[in-house]
Parts: sequence; C-alpha cells; structure tokens
Amino acid sequence: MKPVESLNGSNRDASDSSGGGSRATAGAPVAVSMEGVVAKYRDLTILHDLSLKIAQGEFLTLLGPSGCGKTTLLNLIAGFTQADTGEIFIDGKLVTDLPAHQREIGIVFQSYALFPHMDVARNIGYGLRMRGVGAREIAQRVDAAMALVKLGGLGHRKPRELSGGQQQRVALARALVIRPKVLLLDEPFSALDKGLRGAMQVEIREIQRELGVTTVFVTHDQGEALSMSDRIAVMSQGRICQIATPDEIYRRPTDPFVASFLGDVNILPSHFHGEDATHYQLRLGGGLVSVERERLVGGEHGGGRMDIYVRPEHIGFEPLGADSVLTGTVVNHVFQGDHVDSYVDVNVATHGSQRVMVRTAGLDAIERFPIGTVTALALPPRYLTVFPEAVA
Ligand SMILES: Nc1ncnc2c1ncn2[C@@H]1O[C@H](COP(=O)(O)OP(=O)(O)OP(=O)(O)O)[C@@H](O)[C@H]1O
Repeated sequence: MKPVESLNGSNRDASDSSGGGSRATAGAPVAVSMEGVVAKYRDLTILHDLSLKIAQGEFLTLLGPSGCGKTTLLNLIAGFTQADTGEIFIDGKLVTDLPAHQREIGIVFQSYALFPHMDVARNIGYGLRMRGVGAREIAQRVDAAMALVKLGGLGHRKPRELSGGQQQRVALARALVIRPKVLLLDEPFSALDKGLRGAMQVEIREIQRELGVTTVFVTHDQGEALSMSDRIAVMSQGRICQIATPDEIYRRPTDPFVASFLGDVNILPSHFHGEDATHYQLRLGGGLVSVERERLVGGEHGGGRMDIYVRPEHIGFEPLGADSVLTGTVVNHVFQGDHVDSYVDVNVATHGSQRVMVRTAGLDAIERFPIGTVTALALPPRYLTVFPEAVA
C-alpha cells in the first residue's frame, strides 16, 4: 500500500501548473491519485497516459467538450470501468482492481437514477442497507442526511412526487449518507432550469465545504466550473491540457485550447520584432505591442509569427492618435444587460482585417463610439497571452 502523500510534497503532479492545490487545499493530503492511466474502448484510446492528484477536501472539476473523456475518467475513479494501464489510489490505497462497491464512493448521476418504487427515505438509506448497517443507525443517518439537503418531512414521498430540484437533493443525500471517501458528480445540474441550477450550485458547494468531502465534478459548462471549483482540469481529446485554480485557468492559460474554451477570447496574429530582458516587441497592425516575457507560454518563439490572445474585457477603446497600434471601425454593439459587446473591424497588417470583440460595462461604448466610428484599441500588456505559432 502506498503512503498518503501531501499535495505540497515532492511527488506533485507534473501537469499541475497551479503550484499544488488551491488555497483551500494547500498542504492537504492526497485523496485520489492516478498515475499513467490509459483507457481504451477496443482499439480507440480514450484517455492517454493520464496522471492526476486530488487533495483531501478538494472540489476538482473536469471540464471539457463532449467526448473528451470526462465521464470515462469519472467511471475509472468509481470503478465502473477498468484502466488498460496505470494505477489509481484512493487515500493511498491501490484500488485499480477493486470493484465499485468496495471503493466507498458516492455518486450523483445526471439523471439522478433514483429507485422509483422506493420512497425518499428508502432511496437515501439504500447504500446503508447494502452495507448491513443496523436499522436504528440507518434511520438516524437518513434523518441527518435529509436535514443536510433540506428534505425534512418528505421522507415518505415517492420520487415522482418531487420536483427536479428535490430529486437532486435525494440523489445527493443518498450519495453522502454512506460518508464516502470521494463524491463524484456527473453533470448533476443539467436537468434543472437556470434559476434553480444557480441556487443548487451554491448549496452543493456549501454542503461539500461543510463536510470536507473530496469531490470530482464533471461538466462541460465553463461558468459552473469557474464558480464552483478549487481547481479545474481542462480536458481535450483524452488529455488534461491544464489543471489549476479557476483564476489561473482564466487569466493565465498555458494552452491555446484552454484560452479559447473558457470565456471569449480574441486571437490577434502578430510577428516577432525584438526583445529585451523583460519584454518582447511584437509587430501588430500599425505598430509595436510590448508583451512581458513571462506572457509567452507553450514553448519558445521561432522569431516568426506569434499569436496574441486577449479577452474582450481586457481591451479598451482609446482616442485615435498618430502612434495608435490597433485601429479599426466599430461595426456593431450588442447590449447584454450589464455590459456591451462591441465589434470592431481592425487592420492587423499582413493578415488584413479582423473582427475584434471589446466588452465594456454600462452603455458608454454605444454612446461614445457609435457604429461607423473609427477608433483605436488599447491592449494592456499584463493581460496579453502569447503563443508561438507552432503551438497555437
Ligand atoms: N462504451 C463505450 N464504447 C465505445 N466508446 C465509448 C464508450 N463510452 C464512451 N465512448 C467514447 O469515448 C469517448 C469519451 O467519452 P466520455 O463519455 O468519457 O466523454 P465525455 O467528455 O464525458 O462526453 P459528454 O460530455 O458528452 O458526456 C467518446 O469518443 C465516446 O464516444
């Protein structure tokens, strides 16, 4: 049996760009660890040599587009599928060949998968009955779980007599009542309407924090991932592209896929012009843009094309001047309630014209820069991320 390691220990996951766990989990022991995991369906490799460490009490989100392997990874932790190679540890114990029911895992599925013929209390107590827990203890623990998820008084209802949100609470209580080592949440909000979804996200996170239960959450919704997670593992085609805190993933993506999958981003093709000890100078539009050296990620530059990634909220309108680098014509404004997305056709030199999105608070942009205005755009160096062409 392997000892329980610490996330701050020397065995830290090589793919972890966040410097270990988040503030919430820094220094916590490792709860789940995967090493060199490969999963295949027949000849098709779904997960490629995947290694990952999840801290005790951490809320880790697996985020990625449909088919990238999120559910396959979750099923491996649960024990529903077996890895072709590699090892999985839970609390330092090798579980790779252990069947699902011996792993002490709680799961909430997308469809909740409640037993329709059992009432709420029997649904919640199911896992305890399977484990041979005595009737009195089951009754106490079911009551406590129902209170935790605010289902008190509904113990005798059948699932069909509950709303979607209440059914989800039953599923959560059923997963938690066994006091699992790890809680797995597979797209648990997808059946709920938008308002309820937001409320349940907050509530589940509060319960998770209160219990300190290590949680792996699968979603393809970037908003959910950003708002709920201690860390996010962004997946694409069976690989983890980046694993870091939400803030880090959003502000400092280390992979072009991550930069464009989370939030909106403008990609501006530029060319290497020169460098000094702290900055690169890149030729863009009508001039030069200065970018901090540390903002070049994903490899060395080859002295040629470099793509600048910048989020729309980090670009500003500025008065047109003789030395303006990026200039263009406002072609549209889209009112979004608390902000406006403005579209500007800019000249990016050798690459011709390109449409850039600029996001500003309030209605100011619509009034000050009406459609047809020729304007300059400001690119604050600290908000730019640059990928060399070979990577981007
Ligand atoms: N039982 C199976 N047999 C063959 N291929 C499968 C099987 N289950 C999944 N796959 C394939 O494995 C890949 C990863 O599927 P997986 O369900 O893990 O992705 P996902 O990221 O969870 O997607 P989604 O968000 O759509 O649920 C997909 O290409 C899928 O078609």
